[in-house]
Amino acid sequence: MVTILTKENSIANHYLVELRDINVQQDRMRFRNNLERLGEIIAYEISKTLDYEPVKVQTPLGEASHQVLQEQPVLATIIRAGLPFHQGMLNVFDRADSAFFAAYRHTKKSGEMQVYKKYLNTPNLDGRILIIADPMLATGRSLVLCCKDLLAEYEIKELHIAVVIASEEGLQHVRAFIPEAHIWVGDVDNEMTSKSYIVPGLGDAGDLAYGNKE
Ligand SMILES: O=c1cc[nH]c(=O)[nH]1
Repeated sequence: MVTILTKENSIANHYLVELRDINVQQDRMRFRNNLERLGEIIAYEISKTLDYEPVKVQTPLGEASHQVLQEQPVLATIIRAGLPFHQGMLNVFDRADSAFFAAYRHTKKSGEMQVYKKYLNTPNLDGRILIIADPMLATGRSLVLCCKDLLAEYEIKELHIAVVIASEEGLQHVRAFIPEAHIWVGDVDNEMTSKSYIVPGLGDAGDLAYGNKE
């Protein structure tokens, strides 16, 4: 299942426009903040689909009944660009455990793009709800690689993938290889460059958030 945020009018569109805007995105703090705000919005949307249980809470004047989350999800992200997006989700699911991956892309002289995994740090995911926050879904290959490994190793109860901008190709790749995931995406763009940057996209999210790499 895929949910596209910008299919409906909401304040999320403003944050997305600012992320894409070549002038506004030079303000690194605002760029990170907009990623964080979209993380909060998508986490809130996901929260509406989770299971709840009744509780009673004592106020100074009586007792109130509410429904609260049965369990906190695990929030995973791929560094670097995923960090502010992940922080937004953590602001919403404020008792969640976290998992971190590192992967990098290398384009060979032949033009072929290779994905390498470097690092994984995760709690036990057996029986857990997992939300993976990956702001830019380009080819989808690094995401599928990470998800496949986790799905092979753990009995994950429910998988959500949160994305700010996806390429149409990347979205189809993830849907084909991880059909069980519910994908939440800010917007979907049609094209990619030969180096797998999304067009129009927003540029390199990691560099915009944290500075150019070597
Ligand atoms: O367009 C893209 C694709 C992957 N990662 C980015 O930061 N931007």
